[in-house]
Amino acid sequence: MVVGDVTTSTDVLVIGAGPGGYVAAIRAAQLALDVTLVEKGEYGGACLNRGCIPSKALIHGSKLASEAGQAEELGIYADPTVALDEMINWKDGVVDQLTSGIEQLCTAAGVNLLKGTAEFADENKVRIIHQGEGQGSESLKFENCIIATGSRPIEIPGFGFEDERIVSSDGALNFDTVPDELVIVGAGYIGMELATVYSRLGSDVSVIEMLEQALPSYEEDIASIVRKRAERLGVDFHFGYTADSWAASDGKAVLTAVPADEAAHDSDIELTADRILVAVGRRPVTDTLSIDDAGVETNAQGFIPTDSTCRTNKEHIFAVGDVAGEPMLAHKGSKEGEVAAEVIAGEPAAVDYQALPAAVFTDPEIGTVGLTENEAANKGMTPVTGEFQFQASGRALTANRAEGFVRIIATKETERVIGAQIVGPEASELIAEIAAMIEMGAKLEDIGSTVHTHPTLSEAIMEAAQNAREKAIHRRN
Ligand SMILES: Cc1cc2nc3c(=O)[nH]c(=O)nc-3n(C[C@H](O)[C@H](O)[C@H](O)COP(=O)(O)OP(=O)(O)OC[C@H]3O[C@@H](n4cnc5c(N)ncnc54)[C@H](O)[C@@H]3O)c2cc1C
Ligand SMILES: NC(=O)c1ccc[n+]([C@@H]2O[C@H](COP(=O)([O-])OP(=O)(O)OC[C@H]3O[C@@H](n4cnc5c(N)ncnc54)[C@H](O)[C@@H]3O)[C@@H](O)[C@H]2O)c1
Repeated sequence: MVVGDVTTSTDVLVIGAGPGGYVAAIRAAQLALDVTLVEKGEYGGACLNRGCIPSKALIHGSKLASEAGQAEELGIYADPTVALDEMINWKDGVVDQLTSGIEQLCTAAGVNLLKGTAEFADENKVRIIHQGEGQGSESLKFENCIIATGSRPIEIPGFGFEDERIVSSDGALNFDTVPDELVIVGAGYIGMELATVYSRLGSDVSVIEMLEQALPSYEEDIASIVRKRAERLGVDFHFGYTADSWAASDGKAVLTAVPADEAAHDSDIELTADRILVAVGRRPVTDTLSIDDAGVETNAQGFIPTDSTCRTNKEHIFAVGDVAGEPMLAHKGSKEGEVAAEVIAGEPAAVDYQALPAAVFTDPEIGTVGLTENEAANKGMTPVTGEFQFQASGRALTANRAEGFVRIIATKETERVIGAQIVGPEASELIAEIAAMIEMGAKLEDIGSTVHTHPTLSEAIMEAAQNAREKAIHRRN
C-alpha cells in the first residue's frame, strides 16, 4: 500500500532491480500481489549496465572491426579505424534503451518502484535510505521479501580500483582509448571475453591465470580451442601465475606475478601495462544489508543458501540471482526470480537446474548445458557420446569459421539426452535447442530424426545426435 509518496507496507518487497529482482517483481505483480521494488542504482543491475549487454555490444563492435581487417582471403581489403569513444557511445545507447524499458515494464505491471538503499531493521521491516543530501530514510514493512542484491567484483589486495590504471570489468567497459598494453588478471569468463574485445581492437593483451588453463571451469578440449584462437589474435598467456603487486613507472603500471605453484614455475614475471583489468571473480552483495538483523544466514563466502524454491532459512525471505550462489548468470537469476514470486503466490514452483545453459561469448563461442561425459560417469550413469566437427559443416565453412565441435551426451540405456557442449560459431544460440530437448526429456532419436534446415550450423546438432547412435551420414571415423 502506498500512502502519498511514503510506502508503509507491502506484500512482497524485492531488493535489487537486476535480472533476478525485476523479473521477480513483475511475476509477483502478474500474480496480483502488492509488490515494491527498491533499487539503489540503475534498473537492470549489473547485467544491463555493467555486464552482459555492454560486454556483448563491445564484442560485436570489435568483431566487425577485426573481421573487416582480416578478410583478404575473401578478396576484401580494408583497414578499419576504430573510434572507441563512438563505439562506447553506441553501447551506452543500447544500455539506455534496455534499462528504460525495464522501468516501463515494471510500472506497466503495477510494481511500486522506490529509489534507495534497503537495509534490514528486523525480519519484517527494512529502512530505505534515499540518496542525496537531506533525502532521509523511511521504513517499510513486508510480508515476504526477495533479496536480489547481486554481486560486485573481487579486489585483490594491493590492486585497489582507486588508481585509474587498475580496473574491474566496470572500468574496462568504459575505456577512453584502446590501451596499447592491457594486462588481464584471470582467464575466466570476463578475462577471456574482454581479452577477445581488446585484442581485436589492437591492444597487446597479456593474461595471467593462476590455474594451468584458460576457462578452467570448462573441459580442456573446449577451452583450448578458444585459447588457441586468442593466441592467434595476439593474446599472450601466462598460466600458473598469480598477480602479486604492481608499481607505477613512467605513467604505466608494472605488474609482478609470482608462480602459483613453485614446483611448476621457478621465477617471477613482470609485465608492463597502460591498464590492468582484475577479473578474478565476483562476491555477493550481502555485507551492506544488515542481513543479520533479519536473521538470514549466509555461508563463508557471503552467499545466501536457499532451497529449490529459493527460500532462505527464513520461511518468508527468499534469495535469487548472484547473491544466492553460483552459477552467476543472468538467466539463472531470472528463473529463480520467477520461481520465488510463484512460491510466494502459493503456486507449486521449484527451480530445476538440469537444463540451465551457459555461454561464453569468446571467439569462437562456447555453449554448454547439462552434464559432461565425466560428470555423468561420476553420477554412476553410463554415458554415450556423439560429436560433430564444424570442419564438416557447409555453413561453418561458408562463414569461414569452421573450428570447434558439437558434443551430445545421453544415457546409454535410455538414450535420454543429458548434456551437450558446443564450441564454435554461434554456440551461444545453438545450445538453446539442446536445452529445450533436455527440458522436454528428449532422446537422441528426437534430435537425430528432426529434419534441420540446410545449410545451417544447427545441422551439426542433428549429426552429433545421429553419431551417438552410430547413424551419422557425414562422419569420418
Ligand atoms: C562483464 C560481465 C559480463 C557478464 N556477461 C554475462 C552474460 O553474457 N550472460 C550472463 O548470463 N551473465 C553475465 N554476467 C553475469 C550477470 O551480469 C549476473 O549474473 C546478473 O547481473 C545477476 O543478476 P542479479 O539480479 O542477481 O544481480 P545484479 O544484476 O547485480 O543486480 C543487483 C541489483 O541490486 C541493487 N542493490 C544491491 N544492494 C542493494 C540495496 N541494499 N538496496 C537496493 N538495491 C540494491 C544493485 O544496485 C543492482 O542493481 C556478466 C557479468 C559481468 C560483470
Ligand atoms: N558469458 C557469461 O555468462 C559471463 C560473462 C562474464 C561474467 N560472467 C559471470 O561473472 C562471474 C565473474 O567473472 P570472472 O571472470 O571475474 O570470474 P571467473 O570465476 O569466471 O574467473 C576468474 C578466474 O580468475 C582466476 N584467478 C583467481 N584469482 C587469481 C589471481 N590472484 N591471479 C590470477 N588468476 C586468478 C581463476 O582461476 C579463474 O580462472 C563469472 O563467474 C560468471 O558467472 C558470465
